[in-house]
Amino acid sequence: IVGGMNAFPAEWPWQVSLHVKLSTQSHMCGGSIIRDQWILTAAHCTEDLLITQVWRIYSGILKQSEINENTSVFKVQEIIVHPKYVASEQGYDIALMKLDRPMNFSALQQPLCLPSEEINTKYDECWVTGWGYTKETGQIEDTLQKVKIPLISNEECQNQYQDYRITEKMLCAGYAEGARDACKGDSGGPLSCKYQNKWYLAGITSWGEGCARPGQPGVYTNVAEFVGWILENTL
Ligand SMILES: O=C1CSc2cc(C(=O)N[C@@H](Cc3ccccc3)C(=O)NCCc3cc(Cl)ccc3-n3cnnn3)ccc2N1
Repeated sequence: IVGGMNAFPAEWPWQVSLHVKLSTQSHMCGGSIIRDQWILTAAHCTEDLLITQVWRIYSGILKQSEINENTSVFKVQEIIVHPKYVASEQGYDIALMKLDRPMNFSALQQPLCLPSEEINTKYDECWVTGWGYTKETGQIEDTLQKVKIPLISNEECQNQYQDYRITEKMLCAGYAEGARDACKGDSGGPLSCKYQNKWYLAGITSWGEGCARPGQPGVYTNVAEFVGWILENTL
């Protein structure tokens, strides 16, 4: 996250850290708790890593340094990637991970709401969170970062990304002057938006041209367009 600040404990209890354990283990992507046995993340996170055994999912943590052999960890039973996913910039950047066992919800770990179709225009505020870089050439942060970012219209976003096709299945968020954005290591995580005092998973951090550059907003998977797909696949 560029231009953000440290989150507080239990402030974003749906945010999880997806680790990959090969010869070493490291944070790969963010994810969001949507049900007691289901995590929503980005399809690009699982590219070339569809073997469930390499994944370790950490919930209820604020700092990466909290992770040790005693930290509760979830393994992955199943990965479901959207069948139309090819590359982030072409959309459908969404995937489900089924946990090896149901999660016990608490103040530190609990789901957020899936959006309904028309809610996208009514949000009061949106925040993007993650342990990603705080600048384009950075490193994974220890403490979860948060930054408030306004949604922008798809028309405005298309004007800023002339070499790409910004579809209705994407959502854009950013400041004209840049300076605040998601960055490497944040992908797969939530764009959480508040409406009438409830938090909704409006977007999944997907792609952008660099981090926090002026006129280059972040592009998120528009979750409202995939609620049907999510429900069909999490029965
Ligand atoms: O321990 C480490 C060392 S380095 C490291 C890099 C990444 C990474 O590049 N992630 C990519 C995505 C990715 C994930 C898995 C495999 C390959 C790529 C990302 O977050 N990408 C974020 C994409 C993005 C989204 C928005 Cl909304 C705005 C700006 C951007 N960025 C544009 N340029 N950088 N960020 C993830 C975990 C990492 N862990």
